[in-house]
Amino acid sequence: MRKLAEHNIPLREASITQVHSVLRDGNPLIVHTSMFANALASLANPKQQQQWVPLAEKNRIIGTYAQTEIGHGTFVRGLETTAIFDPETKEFVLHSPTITSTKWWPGGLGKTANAAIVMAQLYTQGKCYGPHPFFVQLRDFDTHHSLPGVILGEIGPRLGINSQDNGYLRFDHYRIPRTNMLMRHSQVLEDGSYVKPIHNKLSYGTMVWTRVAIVHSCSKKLACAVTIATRYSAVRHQSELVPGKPEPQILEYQTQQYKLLPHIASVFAILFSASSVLRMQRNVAASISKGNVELLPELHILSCAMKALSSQDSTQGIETCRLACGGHGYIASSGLPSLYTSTTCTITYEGENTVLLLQVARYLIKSYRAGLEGLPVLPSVMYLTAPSAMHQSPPLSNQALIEAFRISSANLVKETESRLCRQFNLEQNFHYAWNRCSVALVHCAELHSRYYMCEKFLSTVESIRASDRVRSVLQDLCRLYLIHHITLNQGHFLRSGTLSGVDLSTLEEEMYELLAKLRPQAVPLVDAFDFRDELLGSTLGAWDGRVYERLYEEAQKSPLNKTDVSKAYHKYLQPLMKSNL
Ligand SMILES: CCCCCCCCCCCCCCCCCC(=O)SCCNC(=O)CCNC(=O)[C@H](O)C(C)(C)COP(=O)(O)OP(=O)(O)OC[C@H]1O[C@@H](n2cnc3c(N)ncnc32)[C@H](O)[C@@H]1OP(=O)(O)O
Ligand SMILES: Cc1cc2nc3c(=O)[nH]c(=O)nc-3n(C[C@H](O)[C@H](O)[C@H](O)COP(=O)(O)OP(=O)(O)OC[C@H]3O[C@@H](n4cnc5c(N)ncnc54)[C@H](O)[C@@H]3O)c2cc1C
Repeated sequence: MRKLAEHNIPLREASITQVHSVLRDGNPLIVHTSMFANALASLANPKQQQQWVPLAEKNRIIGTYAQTEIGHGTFVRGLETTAIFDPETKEFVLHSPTITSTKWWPGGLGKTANAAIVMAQLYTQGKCYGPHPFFVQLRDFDTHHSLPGVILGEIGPRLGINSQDNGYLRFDHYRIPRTNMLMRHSQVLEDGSYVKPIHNKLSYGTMVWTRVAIVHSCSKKLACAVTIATRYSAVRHQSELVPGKPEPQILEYQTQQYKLLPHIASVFAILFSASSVLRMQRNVAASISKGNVELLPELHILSCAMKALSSQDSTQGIETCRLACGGHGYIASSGLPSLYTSTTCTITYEGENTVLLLQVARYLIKSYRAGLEGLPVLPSVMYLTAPSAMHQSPPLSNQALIEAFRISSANLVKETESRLCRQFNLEQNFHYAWNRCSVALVHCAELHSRYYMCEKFLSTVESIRASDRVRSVLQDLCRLYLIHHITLNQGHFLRSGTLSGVDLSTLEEEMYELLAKLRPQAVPLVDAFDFRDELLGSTLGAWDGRVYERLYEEAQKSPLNKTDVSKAYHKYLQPLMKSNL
């Protein structure tokens, strides 16, 4: 926090990655610097910002984002915490009517935060207007004691991020001023009348912003993991590649290259997609401030798609890197276990991935139907109803592979939409029919999202002008990424007729050649991510390659090594050994 102040970086523009690096196993201030700061910036009106932002910048107010309850995380419309407007006192009364309405999970809520943006069902003049955000003080700003009417605690140990205090929160008819409702988009006036927003999902804006931020952070986490595993694979020698010859670096094994190189490629694919979504987010934010919400649905869908894919890819990639380091990948000092536990949660938080993919699928089906009816659809899904013939690109060129993705995705959406219609005819209920098709719908969303990511990777690499040699390495990496994901999804390409069995086997052959071609670039590529050793925090991945010395030094720090004979020997082992059991 001192560094942020020294460099005059406003809270909401702070690179969370830097804050992340201070505490690898979770950071109690992360939701303060990310979601809380963003909620104030995007959901509070200018007067409210003047009131709270300077205090948050000075860390006088430390906030969190309290939305999820024990009973509901995904279904935001089902939240139970109420905020009922009392026109007599011009206050909102916050209340947690049931056990299931207890706020549960928010980062920093347990012990760190003294305030929160609370999402609660807004009631005024006897009517419920759905979940809305409120600024709520939870603790005394001087003593840090929780305030009367606020019940707070920590939820207990988790799979990872245990140096963060995830909390619970209940309200007992707790009163806050009317002006604590975040009023940038919707308002409750003094007489209790409700002024609605220009788009009814604007109050979900902080989630959209965070999903985009998560895409960036996933690329960083995966970059750390591939750096560790690749450097280790260059240091580690094991077995015989050729009988009688010296043990090679394990990076020489094709299977090891296959484990690592596609994930190095994935870092770039995620990063380039993140940049593209970030650009769109900035445009949408600028349009919203001028009253234009036309592109908000597209941003919502794209951020859902990229958050889902990047969290899944980075989590799988980190686990593959851990396994690629053999036994040493299991040791905490390798850095890989904490990278895994602090990344796998991104699959769940900020919208569980299946749920987000179903949002994408809903959009694909609606856009496909709109396209068929000749209604306007947004640019990213125009391809669904565009003529589905392959263009004149040379066979199996990058462009042809992107077209194969595009056509296969359009084909899958078409097929699933027909299935949805058939199911609807049987069930006579759209929602039941939807559920019956939801596995296929998730596949549609995944293929569409992969197409987007491949397309962004290719177009970004092709636009590199600074260095021909750098572009050439990245072109190979991009090619590997395209082929790798085609081989993982062969069925879709065969079904759409965009690639034949012979094509797939030719591509597979090329993938093996690319692994060998890219092998000498593996270490330079990860070195180019330029992580300092302190940031990587890994005995296996440090820049100097002194893996064994570092492992040995780290072992000396184990508390069990403070004495030759441990206390447990006297307390348990010796009695056991003497007991003749
Ligand atoms: C170098 C830089 C590096 C930077 C690194 C930075 C790293 C930062 C890392 C940050 C880490 C922060 C830690 C975060 C910790 C986790 C915090 C949480 O989980 S907090 C808790 C997170 N919790 C969650 O994420 C909960 C997940 N659940 C949800 O978000 C919602 O319940 C829902 C979206 C699933 C459904 O919503 P529902 O109201 O039931 O809506 P329906 O389904 O009925 O659809 C109706 C229509 O609405 C549309 N629409 C929907 N949303 C939006 C939108 N946002 N907009 C626009 N439109 C939207 C939808 O498309 C549809 O359109 P149409 O078809 O009718 O045209
Ligand atoms: C580490 C961590 C930090 C968090 N931090 C915060 C925070 O700071 N603030 C905050 O408010 N929240 C936070 N959360 C909560 C998080 O946002 C929720 O856990 C998340 O949104 C998922 O909701 P859920 O737990 O209710 O899962 P559920 O929705 O109950 O999901 C369980 C299963 O049901 C399935 N499912 C649910 N709905 C559907 C559907 N419509 N269709 C098909 N399948 C469905 C899911 O796919 C999943 O398989 C955090 C969670 C974690 C793990």
